[in-house]
Amino acid sequence: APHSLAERAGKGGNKGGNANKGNANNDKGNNDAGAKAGGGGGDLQTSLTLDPSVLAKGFESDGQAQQEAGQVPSLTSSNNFINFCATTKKPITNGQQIKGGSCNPAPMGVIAATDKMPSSKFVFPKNTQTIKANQQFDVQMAIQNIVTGNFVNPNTNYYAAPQHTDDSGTIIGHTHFVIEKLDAIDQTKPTNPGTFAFFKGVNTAAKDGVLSVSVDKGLPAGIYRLASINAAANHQPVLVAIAQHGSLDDMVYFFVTEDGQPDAAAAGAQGNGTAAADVKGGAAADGQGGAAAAKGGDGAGAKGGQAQAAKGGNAQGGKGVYWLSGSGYYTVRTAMSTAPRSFTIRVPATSANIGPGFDVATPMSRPPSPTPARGADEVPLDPYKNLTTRVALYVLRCHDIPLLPSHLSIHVNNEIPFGRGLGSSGAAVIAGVLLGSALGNLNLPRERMLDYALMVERHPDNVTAALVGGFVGSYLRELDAAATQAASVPLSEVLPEYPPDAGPEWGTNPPKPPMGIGHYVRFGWAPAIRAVAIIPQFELSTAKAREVLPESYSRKDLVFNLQRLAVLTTALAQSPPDPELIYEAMKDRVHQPYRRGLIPGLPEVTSSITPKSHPGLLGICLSGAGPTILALAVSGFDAIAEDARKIFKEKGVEVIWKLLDVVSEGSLIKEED
Ligand SMILES: Nc1ncnc2c1ncn2[C@@H]1O[C@H](COP(=O)(O)OP(=O)(O)OP(=O)(O)O)[C@@H](O)[C@H]1O
Ligand SMILES: N[C@@H](CCO)C(=O)O
Repeated sequence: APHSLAERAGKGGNKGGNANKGNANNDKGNNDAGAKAGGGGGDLQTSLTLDPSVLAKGFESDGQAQQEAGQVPSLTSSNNFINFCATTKKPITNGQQIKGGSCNPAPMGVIAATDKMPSSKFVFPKNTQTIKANQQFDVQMAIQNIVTGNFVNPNTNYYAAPQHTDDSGTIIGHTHFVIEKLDAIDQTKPTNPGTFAFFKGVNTAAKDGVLSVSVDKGLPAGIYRLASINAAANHQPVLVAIAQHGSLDDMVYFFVTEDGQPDAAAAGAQGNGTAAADVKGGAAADGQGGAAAAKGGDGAGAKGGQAQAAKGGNAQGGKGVYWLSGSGYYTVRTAMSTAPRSFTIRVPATSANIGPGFDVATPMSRPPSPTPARGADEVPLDPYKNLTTRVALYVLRCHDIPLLPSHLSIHVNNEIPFGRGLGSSGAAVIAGVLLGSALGNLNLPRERMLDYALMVERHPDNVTAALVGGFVGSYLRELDAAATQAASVPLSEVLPEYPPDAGPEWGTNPPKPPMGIGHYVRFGWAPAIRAVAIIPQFELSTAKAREVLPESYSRKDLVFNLQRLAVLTTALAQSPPDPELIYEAMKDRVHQPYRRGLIPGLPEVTSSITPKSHPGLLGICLSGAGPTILALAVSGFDAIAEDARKIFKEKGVEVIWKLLDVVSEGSLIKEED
């Protein structure tokens, strides 16, 4: 710092007179500036001569004693360039911001050591976050290795002193926040640094390592880039000891929309749009998935359940309240009392496999609620244990957000019966991913959401259909060795079990999903085809239903299924649907024969209800891992369902049934005002 220079007062006044040598481009020859510089002797702060102790001998070399291709010779000087500006014909930088440019005679000053290199990261808005237009918000940035809040008069002392540090070697300085509007998120045209939407020199010191500045009026809707300009006290960009280092600044891109919700078009471009293009042929070992989401009709059978409430556990002051009732979908409604946000997430039920497409799924939603108000007492309501909130927390923690927001209340309206083959766990997982994305303002594209879901629910069929809707085929992409390892971490590591005394730090830093784990394609679905879900009144967990499956299959059985699946995906899109084609194409030899022992009545129902005996029927199969039976039909729904009921009854199994339709939209999130 200047004062210490003065204190070290050496012997000024010797050796005035040498001007810069300059290089080929700049050498204006010697001048007499140095010669005119008188002594000042003694006081390093006032002496007009160079003290020998600060002479940088290295500046005499142009660096090309050994020529290096691509390098240009450096300017040189044997007097520290003290008169360099005299060679430039530019005005001297005098503390003002001289718009036409100037030449600065101040030395660069104290260069920060490598262990003191500044760095920063925006906390709000985060990269790709969406915020509401024309509404006040605080830009927040975590910063290290700058003694912040040191900001000299920018009109009188701009670049007017060297960079300096405190006793620990940390640069004394401040930062600036600048927000520029972009034409598009993938803009490639360089921006005009002379134009920006917001700029602020941050002259306050960081609190707990975070700097904060209010953008009082918010920003109009658009796409923006937010950058820091980390600077020394006199506004010059920070200087550090080495050339190769990470960025000393941060830069993020964010969206501003009228309602603060991710722009549908932008999300679509990153989500659905690329999905179809990404689908490649080839079946992975874990199969292809077909799934569809469906909308419930109002078939006879189950009554909607009435709401039931149960108190949830607490997560860092967050309140979890679960309501389970019956009338459609898996719906998660949140409200936060501290932040003015509430939103609803709706996820459809799904029916995997559709006969030969084992681990492939099929259509439906608005599933039945076989026992009204069922579920509140079956799932843990502690947010550390409940599947949806654990998945949300997983997503948040992968984005360095360790906790659910405080004062968060969640109401779940679950229409999907557990363990029936209607995708209840997949829906809970997708709801969790959407919840995490919304709570963290992460604006995750659909593809990325699928990655998170697939880290938790390893079969792509249910989660993909629940996320994107429609009749969907999906497969798990073959990953390279590192990604395979990352994707195969045990579920207990992704969503660790929380012991009763788990604190907020439990399960932080979870394994992040590799990019692009699942691929999918949407098939067509003839609008006349509806689904009768015949739902036995007992649960069969997917895990148990998979235990009975063999490790390997005969070629004959595999070919049997592959042939049918190839036909089925197209046959179900044709209008009018062909019962002969579809009934045969919905037969399966990969999972149903092995699961019959777990579902009394399964073989009898699937073999005795045929298009001949029940006009209107197209095909019949096990829904997911069972025990629900799915009958696709264009008419005759009551007869199909009631006859199936009789067969099940003979085996001692009670059923209810619901008439469902395929829904083309997948999961929805709606922010409420
Ligand atoms: N919100 C939730 N919180 C905790 N656990 C849940 C939640 N939703 C579902 N589950 C768990 O998932 C189980 C059901 O998952 P499972 O995979 O066995 O069947 P499914 O998803 O209903 O059917 P399928 O996968 O065959 O379509 C439930 O019994 C319950 O333990
Ligand atoms: N396809 C799975 C069910 C849901 O993923 C199975 O039949 O085991």
